[in-house]
Amino acid sequence: MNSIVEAAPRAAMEDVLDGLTEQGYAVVPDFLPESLRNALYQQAVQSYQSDGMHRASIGQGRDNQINTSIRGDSIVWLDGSTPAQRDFLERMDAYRALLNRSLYLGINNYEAHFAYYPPGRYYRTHWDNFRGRSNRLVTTVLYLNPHWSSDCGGELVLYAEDEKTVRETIVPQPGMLVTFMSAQIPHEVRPTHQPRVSIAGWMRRDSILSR
Ligand SMILES: O=C(O)CCC(=O)C(=O)O
Ligand SMILES: [Fe+2]
Repeated sequence: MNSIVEAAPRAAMEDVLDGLTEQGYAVVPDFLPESLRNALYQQAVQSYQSDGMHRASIGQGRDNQINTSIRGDSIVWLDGSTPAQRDFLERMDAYRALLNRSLYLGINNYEAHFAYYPPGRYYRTHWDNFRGRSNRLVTTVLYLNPHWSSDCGGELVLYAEDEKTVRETIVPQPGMLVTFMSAQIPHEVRPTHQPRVSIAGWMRRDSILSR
């Protein structure tokens, strides 16, 4: 398998583990080979254009709502129905196993959706796991656009826990993977000027009873 988990220098993986333990996040520039990134990109765009995605919502349970002024992407969950999705999910499973072995996280589930932000859309500052109240432990974001530059907008901004101090501003790059601890890093997606395509995912530790 050609991914950082198997093929890249051990040093790259150690940087990821150090980043996650010491600052709560890590960035890998070329996580996916070009051909796989492109296949996933085509599927996401095709899905959006054929109305296969739905507007993402915020909140849980009875508070669940669509609110474009907070979150403007459309999504569809990966279901492993294509070879490219299965390849991606296998790589994430190897990555999950590595995080479990090295950081003892006990992750036993991974869920991921394609996300499509049309021009002008954004996702305001939020937590993926506010005060550790959900079973999401680790967030992954994989960027699928073939080209991106700083004037395209759509940066991912990682904040300190005060939700104000900027820790890192990340310009999405083709095939780049951002990983962060879901309960440690508030973050936002700045308004995008180009259609912005990605896969956002969460590694979870579900109790045996709820699985
Ligand atoms: O697309 C990104 O860079 C982050 C997306 C995100 O924060 C989310 O879907 O919860
Ligand atoms: Fe998020």
